Amino acid sequence: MAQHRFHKMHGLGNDFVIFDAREHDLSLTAEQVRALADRHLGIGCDQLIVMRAPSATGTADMAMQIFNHDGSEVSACGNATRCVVALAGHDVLIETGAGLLRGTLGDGAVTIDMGLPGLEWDTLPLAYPMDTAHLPVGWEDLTDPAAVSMGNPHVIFFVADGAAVDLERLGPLIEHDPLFPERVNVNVAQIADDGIHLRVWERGAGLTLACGTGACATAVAAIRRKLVTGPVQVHLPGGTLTIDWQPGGPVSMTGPTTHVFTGEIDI
Ligand SMILES: N[C@@H](CCC[C@H](N)C(=O)O)C(=O)O
Repeated sequence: MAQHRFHKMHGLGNDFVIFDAREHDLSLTAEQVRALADRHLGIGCDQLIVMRAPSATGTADMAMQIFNHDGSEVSACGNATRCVVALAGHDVLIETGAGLLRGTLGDGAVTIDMGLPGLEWDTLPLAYPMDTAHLPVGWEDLTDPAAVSMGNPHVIFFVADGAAVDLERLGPLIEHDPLFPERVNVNVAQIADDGIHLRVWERGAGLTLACGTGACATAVAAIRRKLVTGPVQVHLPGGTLTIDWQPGGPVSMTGPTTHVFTGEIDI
């Protein structure tokens, strides 16, 4: 066992435990991640992040490994990527499972070039081919979803009243539907005069106060359906992100980060 320093941070209430393992080794089992992420018995977080040295052959400044609350390792986390850029304290090119992401430090906010969205059924992936702009499926009142990959899979439902959706019950049902062989993040969006109001049931984490990739995927789906134009404000329970996307181009996400505290823990 050794003592490791960590940062507790959040992006709009989507909270993270972040270890900086760029200069020493830290490998974590799924069981260790679950124990650290536990809100009663551990530090508590939606996602656990390990900052790592970049691959020797690449051009990135650092690499980032992402684990969900349930211990599963995933490729993308928009809010945590902003937090890692804020921690670095300067613009960085980050190697992630979703590709190279460029982070730019602004005045009180961080912008991430989130890359191209995946709009083909096999990039999500879905279990079989279908039109990702309008999936011909539904779960009770949630029908006609869109699907978008931001390096991680998202399904998006446009509804008249987002607050009325029982996401705590329907989220896990949809997350584990066989249509999504790698499970899925479930987004419920309401279009309003001031942008998009969004609630997210995250794969491997449950209801969160915000989801950066969910905001990006939802903005892409809404722009594809011509419900809004970019840039668009996406309002989540924890705050607001600005998302920009022009069809054919990369998605840009801008929002705040908060450093809560640093600590040390024996692992
Ligand atoms: N909170 C994140 C997304 C984290 C990963 C997600 N739960 C997944 O399993 O794909 C964000 O801000 O994007």
